[in-house]
Amino acid sequence: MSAPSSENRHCAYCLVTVLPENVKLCGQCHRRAYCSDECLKVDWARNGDGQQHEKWCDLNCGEEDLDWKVIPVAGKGLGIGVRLINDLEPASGTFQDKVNLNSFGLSEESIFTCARMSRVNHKCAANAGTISASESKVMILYSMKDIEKGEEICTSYIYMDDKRFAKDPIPTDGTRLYLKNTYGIICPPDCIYRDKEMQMIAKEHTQLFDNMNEWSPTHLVNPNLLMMPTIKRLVEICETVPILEGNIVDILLNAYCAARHATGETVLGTVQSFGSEEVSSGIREE
Ligand SMILES: C[S@@+](CC[C@H](N)C(=O)[O-])C[C@H]1O[C@@H](n2cnc3c(N)ncnc32)[C@H](O)[C@@H]1O
Repeated sequence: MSAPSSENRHCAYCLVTVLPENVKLCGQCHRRAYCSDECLKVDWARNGDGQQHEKWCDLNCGEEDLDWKVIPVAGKGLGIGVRLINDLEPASGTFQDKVNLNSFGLSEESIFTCARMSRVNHKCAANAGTISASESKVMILYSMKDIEKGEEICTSYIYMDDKRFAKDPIPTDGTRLYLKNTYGIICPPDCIYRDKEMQMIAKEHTQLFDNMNEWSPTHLVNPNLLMMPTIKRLVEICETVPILEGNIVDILLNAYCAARHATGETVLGTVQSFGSEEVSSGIREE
């Protein structure tokens, strides 16, 4: 997220204030701002000191935005301003309320709050999801479909595999009440999950997914061909109902592991590395 173009910026290399009309943006990421072509050039390489923009230009990170900003401090020069926890939603809540509302569970024992991630609003038919990689202590925000320029990135605050929603995994009356009471979010009348058929499919998806999670510890030791219909049905649901892609990464990862161990010889699509596991971008039998 770059600062609005009407605002002054600070040169990413020499830190002088740059008026909006004089800003020179990096020609590749169009985010990092400079006062001159010279600063842009030096910052790109930085004599290989490890901070060179060339290294992380395409990662779209490290740029100042609403949560992270270079701010001049009277008598002290420039400082870094970060978003305070006090500034988080709910506006009139206690410190604990703010932490609860804006934190993610990283494992059973740990949670973390991230100023940028906590900016992401809820949408039942979300276009993005989050996945945690607890070994590396990072939370990843990933897109679940192509997102148009200017389209808001939203995740669903109802996690289908969250045990609290085991009986009511999609926005039905129960989860709508949860959204309203916890976040003050009113599920709109045109919410796609109000469609009964969609609710049935979503419920089936959750049940299958739950079953698969139950197998996980044992299937590695005792491969079971009975798993295959469930795996196939899950992949089918994910392929035909795009709004359920929320768990596609987890599903395909589990499906891949289950299929590989269940059949031994299952042929997979392109296999990519995913942390310590491998994940298939498409499962097919041959
Ligand atoms: C984790 S924060 C999301 C970011 C927040 N909008 C902000 O600017 O700090 C959660 C809060 O955002 C608001 N919110 C998120 N999704 C919403 C939605 N679909 N409709 C209305 N309010 C929403 C609610 O106030 C909710 O309690």
